[in-house]
Amino acid sequence: MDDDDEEAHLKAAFGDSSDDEKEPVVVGDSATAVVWERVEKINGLWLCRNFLSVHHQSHLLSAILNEGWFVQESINQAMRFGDLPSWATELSDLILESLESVELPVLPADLLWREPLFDQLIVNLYQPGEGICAHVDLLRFEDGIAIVSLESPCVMRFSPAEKGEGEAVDVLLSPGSLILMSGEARYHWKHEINRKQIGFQVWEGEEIDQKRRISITLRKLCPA
Ligand SMILES: O=C(O)CCC(=O)C(=O)O
Ligand SMILES: [Fe+2]
Repeated sequence: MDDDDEEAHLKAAFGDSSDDEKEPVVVGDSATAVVWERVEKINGLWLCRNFLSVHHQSHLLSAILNEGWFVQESINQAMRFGDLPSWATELSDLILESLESVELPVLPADLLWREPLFDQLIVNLYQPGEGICAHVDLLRFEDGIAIVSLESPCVMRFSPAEKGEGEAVDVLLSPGSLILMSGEARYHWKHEINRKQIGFQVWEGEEIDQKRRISITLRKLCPA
């Protein structure tokens, strides 16, 4: 865990007491606590900035690169259905464990009880300047989608799926973070990453220094 994470925990644990449900909440014991935050303005969108320790991030990164999916430069996406690689199953188990240990509605209970929680994996590799167009994930996937970020941070922009329904909301996806989308966030908001357009990857007034980014998306296919 890095210093920023440590600070976030301390703030969450010892900061002003408040009944406001948007306050970060510490989960588990202080050595391993992860902090879940509800993203304001978007129902069903939750962010855990410190989901993976630095050590776990590098372990995952090596496991992904060892798969050999990205040896050719032209390939920047890998998809797996059904039996997932062991590192992805472990990641899914870790997500479930975290959600079961937190008294927050990060995912609706009926999604938590499904078996398995996820059975589809996409790993996306983005070089600097590459991103993903605004979209709602295909309806052949169930509700409840997880995205873990590795390497370079990026800004993911959420905008209402129906035009004129409200303003866009930017979320910083830092390395080691996890977002979970369900309900409105999954069905009524589009998400996109635009790393080409100048001014899009700006966070707290500063342009993000773009490097390679790898993301892991976990979903569950709808029954046939
Ligand atoms: O790479 C990401 O962070 C997002 C990926 C995504 O939205 C998708 O594959 O549907
Ligand atoms: Fe998506």
